[in-house]
Amino acid sequence: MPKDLFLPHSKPDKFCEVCNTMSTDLYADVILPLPLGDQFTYRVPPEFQASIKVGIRVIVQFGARKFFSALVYRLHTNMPVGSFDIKDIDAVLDQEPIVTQAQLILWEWLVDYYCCTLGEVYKAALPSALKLESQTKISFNPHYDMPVDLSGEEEALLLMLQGHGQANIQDINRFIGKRSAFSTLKILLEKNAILVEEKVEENYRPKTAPFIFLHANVLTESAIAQTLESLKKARKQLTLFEFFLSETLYHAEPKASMEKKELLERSQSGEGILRALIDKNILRTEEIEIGRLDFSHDQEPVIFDLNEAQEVALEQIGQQLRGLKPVLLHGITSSGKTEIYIKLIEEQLAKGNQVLYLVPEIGLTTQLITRMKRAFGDRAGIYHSKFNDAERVEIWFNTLHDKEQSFQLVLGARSAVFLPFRKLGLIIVDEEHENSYKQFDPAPRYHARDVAVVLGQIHHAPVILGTATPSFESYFNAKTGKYALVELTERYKNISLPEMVIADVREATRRKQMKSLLTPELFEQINTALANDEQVILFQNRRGFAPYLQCATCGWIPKCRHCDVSLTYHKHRGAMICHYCGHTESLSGKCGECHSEEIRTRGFGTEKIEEELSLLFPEAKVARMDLDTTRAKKGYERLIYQFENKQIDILVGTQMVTKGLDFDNVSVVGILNADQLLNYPDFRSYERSFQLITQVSGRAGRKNKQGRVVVQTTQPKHPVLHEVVANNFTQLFNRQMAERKLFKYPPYFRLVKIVIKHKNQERLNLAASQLATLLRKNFGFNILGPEYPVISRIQNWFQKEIWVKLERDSKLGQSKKQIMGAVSQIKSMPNHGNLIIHADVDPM
Ligand SMILES: Nc1ncnc2c1ncn2[C@@H]1O[C@H](COP(=O)(O)OP(=O)(O)OP(=O)(O)O)[C@@H](O)[C@H]1O
Ligand SMILES: [Zn+2]
Repeated sequence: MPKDLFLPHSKPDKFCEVCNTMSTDLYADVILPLPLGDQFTYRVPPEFQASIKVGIRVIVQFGARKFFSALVYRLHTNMPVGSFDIKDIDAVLDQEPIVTQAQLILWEWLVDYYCCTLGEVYKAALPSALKLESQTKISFNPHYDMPVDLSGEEEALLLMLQGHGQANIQDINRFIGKRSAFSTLKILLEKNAILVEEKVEENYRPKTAPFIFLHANVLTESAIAQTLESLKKARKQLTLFEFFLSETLYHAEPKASMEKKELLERSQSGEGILRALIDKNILRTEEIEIGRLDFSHDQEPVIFDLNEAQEVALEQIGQQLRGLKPVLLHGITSSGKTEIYIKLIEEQLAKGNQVLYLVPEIGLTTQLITRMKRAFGDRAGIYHSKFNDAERVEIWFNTLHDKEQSFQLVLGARSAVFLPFRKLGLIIVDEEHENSYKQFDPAPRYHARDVAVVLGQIHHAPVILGTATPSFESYFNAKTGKYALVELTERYKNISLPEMVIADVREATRRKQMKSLLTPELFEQINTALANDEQVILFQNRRGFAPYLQCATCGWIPKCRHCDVSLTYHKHRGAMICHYCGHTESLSGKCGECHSEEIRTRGFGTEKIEEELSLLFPEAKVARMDLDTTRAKKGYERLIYQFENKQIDILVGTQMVTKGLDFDNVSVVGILNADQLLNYPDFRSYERSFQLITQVSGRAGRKNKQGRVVVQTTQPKHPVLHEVVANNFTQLFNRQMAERKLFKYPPYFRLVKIVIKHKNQERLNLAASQLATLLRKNFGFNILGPEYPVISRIQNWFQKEIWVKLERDSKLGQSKKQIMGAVSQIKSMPNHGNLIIHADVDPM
């Protein structure tokens, strides 16, 4: 916690009671958007001393020629030691802080907990448009109409950008001269005349839209009457004018204007007719600012009444939240958790508070967004990295300032925890068990659920973690009293959970009953569903056609040139693709070793299932949902739409089909290969298998009648499968907890994974064992490794891992210091120049 964040002596030239001196110099410790160190000190030149504040951005030079927008973290008068060449701040970018004190407190927590630097957090937290760097690419916004009142410099810069397409800050400095370049850029950014880094999205909507108003000549009743009279001969103009009046002045809720587009569409008039009315000074047009994320305003908000079980849960949540402990809402699939969240949000918005609603992957929450828009209209904003950066900046400031028109509810993926909330009243973490809450790369390697809990503490805002399949960490916290637990054990409308069958693939193969990839059980269920006009979801966690190819003569398997994995065969694209680096090879049809032509596919992915199903059920419409079919813009939305509207009978997909989907007509769900989940080498694989199978099963039978699920496996007696069938989460939990305790795994112990990478395998081996030896001095038997992970080489980098198990009650901060100390000791050894080492706290 930064104690002297807002210093007593922020004004120099005064006697300072703290250090008993007359201070003349003011210094700023700033955070640079770099993974280096934590803070860097610059001198604040006199002209900026009055305006500088903690939380604003300044431009500083770093290194010989690089400029960055740094964030002021602390102001003081202590001349740094050995600072004869300390540099001046070059420019001040903001008048008011753009980062709040609460945010800085959160950032510091991240630095401590996740072993990262403030620079890394700064980089992750701010939208890129707020972080001008020397390398940042700046371009002209093609949607910007250049007005006449630009300053000479602004205009010159825009013309230059228009001509060059793109420039970086150095080019611009050279063009204008250092000091003024940044202020000019800032003005142009505010005017939305330039774009930073990201390319404009195709569906970029301009911030303004033309609106139609009555002309000043026609503002009285008599003028309107005269105008109507005068238009008698111009029928179409008259119709348009009458329509306009009925929608604005004479509307039940009178308005002054109407959006041009809406007016033309709804009155079914052409541009020419409107133009005529404008030329006659009857109507006029004006550009009006509209929100970029404008939601359908014309719909009535829809908020359902809760049923009895939901009411009880809501009541319990309310009671528990008063204790300010995070609440784990464990409600089975389709129990209506979302409707409970809506009630809680409604209550906060009525109080004028902000609500943060975290979802694992915003791209996969089309249905949820629609529901939130229906309930909260334009009070809901969406924050995610695929958005055009200008929109992200807009939400940033919208969250920071108390504006009249603001998004009180922010729906966002993990990076939304970094928004500058003013009045946070509630945080919801939906599907809290999801792995995608964890950021893998780059640092900070944070878990958004855990950050959300800390964010809640900082703001004294209650936190709800909701799921049908709790993570063992959260359930453990609930069982040990760190979290409160609320349970919801019946489905909305009281439909039973789907009936589950385990189908033995080995037995069916032996009896020659397999229909391609389907056991007779699954085949029958699909047949029945199709006959009843019901829909089917099939889950296989592998995309592509076949996970690998193999030569039937010599056993050769094509592998990636840069990674230690086999190439996945994508039949559709006629290529073999590495899923780790994207390396693509065309299919030669011959063995790379013995040149035999007997190349066989092994295993199966979604592409193959799709193909086989079309042969087995020629009448059915089959579609596939995986990374390959949803990469295109709106690809995911289109599939959801088609499935919702019954244009698809069978949907085959990867994990994407397991996540929170809510369809009325799905009666059958099939899991094609449960073995692949159960056999994955990870201490969490049973926990994950339970989550995935339960979640995807939960898509069946949500609205009308009980659904059916078929789980295909070669291990029909596997205890986890029986726990899934019985929906016996606690049994699995208890069994696994005993093991985790015995083998010192989370949640009993904390894990820190240290990843060491080098392009040279021998160097890697040496460095890794040196590091392990060093760590063993402090942690003894609680060090595992170094070992190669499942994939030992990615993009030509060999990698090894060392795992540190830390006791829960041990001094976490101290242990981490020891770990990071050992890491830097190894890094600084001779010959270890090209070594990459990073630490991942609570790896997933
Ligand atoms: N009180 C209610 N009134 C009307 N419809 C409701 C109500 N509660 C739930 N529903 C509907 O039932 C369906 C399931 O609810 P919801 O999606 O909230 O469940 P969930 O618990 O979030 O499920 P999952 O964990 O599987 O995503 C939805 O279509 C929802 O609109
Ligand atoms: Zn590769």
